[in-house]
Amino acid sequence: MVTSSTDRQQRQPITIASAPGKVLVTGGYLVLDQQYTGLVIGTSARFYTVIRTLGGDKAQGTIKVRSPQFNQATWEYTASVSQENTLLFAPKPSESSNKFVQTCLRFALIVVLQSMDVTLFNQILKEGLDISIVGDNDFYSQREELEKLGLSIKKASSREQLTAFCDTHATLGSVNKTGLGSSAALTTSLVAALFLHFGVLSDLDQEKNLTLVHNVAQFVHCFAQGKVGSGFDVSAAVYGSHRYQRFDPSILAPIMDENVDPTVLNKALSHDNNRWDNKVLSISLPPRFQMILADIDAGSHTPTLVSKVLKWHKEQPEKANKLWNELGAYNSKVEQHFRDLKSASTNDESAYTESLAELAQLPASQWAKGSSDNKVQQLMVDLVTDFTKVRELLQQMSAATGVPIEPTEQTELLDQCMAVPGTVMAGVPGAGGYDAIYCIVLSDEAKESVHQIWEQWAGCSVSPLLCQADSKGVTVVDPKADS
Ligand SMILES: Nc1ncnc2c1ncn2[C@@H]1O[C@H](COP(=O)(O)OP(=O)(O)O)[C@@H](O)[C@H]1O
Ligand SMILES: C[C@@](O)(CCOP(=O)(O)OP(=O)(O)O)CC(=O)O
Repeated sequence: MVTSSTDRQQRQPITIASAPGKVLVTGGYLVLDQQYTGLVIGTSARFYTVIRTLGGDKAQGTIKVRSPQFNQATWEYTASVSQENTLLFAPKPSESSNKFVQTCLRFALIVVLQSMDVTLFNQILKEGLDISIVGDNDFYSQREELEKLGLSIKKASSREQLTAFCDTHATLGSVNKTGLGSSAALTTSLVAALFLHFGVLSDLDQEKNLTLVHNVAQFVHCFAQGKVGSGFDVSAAVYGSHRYQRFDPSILAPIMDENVDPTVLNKALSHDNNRWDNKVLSISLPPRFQMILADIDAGSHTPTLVSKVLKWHKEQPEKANKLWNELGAYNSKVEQHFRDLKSASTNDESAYTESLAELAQLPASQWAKGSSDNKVQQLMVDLVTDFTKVRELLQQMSAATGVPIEPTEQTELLDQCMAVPGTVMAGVPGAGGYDAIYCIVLSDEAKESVHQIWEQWAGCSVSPLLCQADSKGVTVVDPKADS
C-alpha cells in the first residue's frame, strides 16, 4: 500500500519545544529556603528539543537522541510496554551516557503512559523516536571555536560570527558552561516536547499544562542531579522571568526512588496535586533596562559554594538568620522598585523615557533624588541605593562564610562597571563566585562602555555573551516558521 503524503505527515509529525536559560539577579542561597524569594530573569538564549518519527526496519521501540554540538553525544534507548501495562525502558550500550536525558525519558514516559491510551502509546513507540537537542551558543564558553576562527573571546562582536548551535569541540562532560542553566533548559524542553508529541498536552498556554511540565521537569532535574535543590532554574525554564518562591522539598523526597510506583509518581506530579506550593509571580525588567552578561574564565563549583554556605548557616544560626533577613528585605525592595518603575512607565511613558534618558548621561553615584515630583528619578536612586546594599550584604556573607560569593576581584570589576554613565546594576548572579557577571544598563552607549571595560580587564578573562533578558518561558515552536 502506498502511503499518501498527507498520511505520512499525520504519522510523522515534528514536535519542537523550547525553554530559556536564566539569571538569578537576587536571592542566591536565600531561595533555598521557602521563607525567601529570588528574582530570576529569563534569557533569549534557549534550548530546543526536536522530536521526529524514527521510521525504518529497526525503529520499533527505539529512541535515538542526538546533541550535534558535542562529541560522543548520541544515545539510544529501548522502550516498550509490558503485559501489566508498565513501561520497560533501558539504555543501549554506548560510548557515553547522559543522566539528564535518560532520567527525563524514563520518568516522562512513565507519566505519559499513565495519561493516555496504551494502544496509541504503543503505536507511537512502534515507529521509534528521533530526538535532537540543541542549546544556543551562549550556554557554552565557545573558547575553542572562537580560537579556531581567530576571534578574541573578549570581544562582544566575536560571538556574532559563530554559526547557530556551533560545534563545541568538546564532550558534554568536558565543555565549559556559562551558568545559564543548560540542564534545566534541556530537561524542560525535552519534557514539554515528549508530552506534546504523544498528545498528552495540546499546547503550552494553559496554566494546568505548564504546571504539569513544571512538576515533571522539577522532579526529573532533582532526580538526575541526585538532590532536591531550590528549583529556580527549572521554574525559569518553564515560566520565564518571575519572582520565585520554592516548593516544599518533602513533595519530592518520597518519590526520589528509581523504582517508584508509576501511579504514585503520576499522582505526585499531577497538575492538581495541591501539595505543590511553589509561587510564581511574574516580573520583567522595567522598560528600557538592558541586561548584559559575561562569562568569567575562572569558574566556581556551585555545589561546593552552597555546601560551605549552608554549613556556616547551620553553625551560626543567629548571625546567619540576621544576615538572611536583612538581605531578603533588600532583595524585596529591589523587586518592588522594578514593579514601581514599570507602573511609572505605564502611567506616563514620555516622562519615564525622558527621566531615564537624562540619568543615562551620568554615573549612578551622581544621580540625585531630584525634585519631589520626579517620581522616576527618585525610584531610580532608591533602586541603586538598595541594590548597593544587596552587594554589601553579599560581601559580608562572603567574609563571614569564607566563600567567595562576590570575590574581591569581582568587586573591583563590578565597581568599574557601576562607574559607567547609564549603568543601574552590576552584580554576580546566582551563587556568585568566579562564574559570571551581569550588568543592567540604560543605553547602547553604556553597553558599549561596559563591553570596553570587560575587554580591557587585566584580571580574569571576561567574555561577553550575546543574549538578553527575555521573559518568555517554555514554548511550542512551529516547525514551519522561519528560524
Ligand atoms: N546540549 C545538550 N544535550 C544533551 N544534554 C545536555 C546538553 N547540555 C547539557 N546537558 C545535560 O546537562 C548536564 C549539565 O548539567 P550541569 O552540570 O548541572 O550544568 P548546568 O549548571 O548548566 O545545568 C550535562 O551533563 C548533560 O547531561
Ligand atoms: C546558590 C543557589 O541559590 C543559586 C545557584 O544559582 P546559579 O545560577 O549560580 O546556579 P548553577 O547554574 O547551578 O551554577 C542554589 C540554588 O538555588 O539551587
